[in-house]
Amino acid sequence: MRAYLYDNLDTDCREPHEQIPSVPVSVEELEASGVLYWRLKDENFADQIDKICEERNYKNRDQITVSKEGLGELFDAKIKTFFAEHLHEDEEIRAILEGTGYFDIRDKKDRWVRIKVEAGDLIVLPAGIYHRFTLDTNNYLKAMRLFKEDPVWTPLNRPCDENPYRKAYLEAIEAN
Ligand SMILES: CSCCC(=O)/C(O)=C/O
Ligand SMILES: [Fe+2]
Repeated sequence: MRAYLYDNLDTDCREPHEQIPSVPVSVEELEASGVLYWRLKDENFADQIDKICEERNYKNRDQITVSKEGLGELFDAKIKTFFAEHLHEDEEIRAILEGTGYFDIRDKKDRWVRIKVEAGDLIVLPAGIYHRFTLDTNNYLKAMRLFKEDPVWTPLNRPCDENPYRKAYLEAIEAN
């Protein structure tokens, strides 16, 4: 995983969009925005996932392959939905199994922070954080999606600042 400030250029979102010079963002800075990160080791990947699931009460899981082949005729629509700035009323928890991609999150100053993920990365975006997702130019990512109860995937597009989960998120990170 690498994270850095996004350059905000209006070009292909699958390009890195890293500012020159780069402005790296640390795991601690991500945590200040409520984003959690684990690096899972190949040799005991399953055990580590199970441990995190037990500790954080994630009871269910499934898998998604974000690629033309994996999503078929839904591909274009899904890619567009994923990259529209949105929030969820539940955590977004993804363990990357194969491939690469980018999660962009809004930090405390409302700047885009780009998080490059690859196989072995587990990321948790808190409920209420504005974010988006895109593949990179490899056009392939397979992820395990973890959730506490039934999955709530509904993306609520910005602006939804009056949403109670948005307000609770802002209060929580303010207290950080
Ligand atoms: C890497 S899983 C696909 C992206 C997704 O599920 C989502 O909600 C993006 O914000
Ligand atoms: Fe999302």
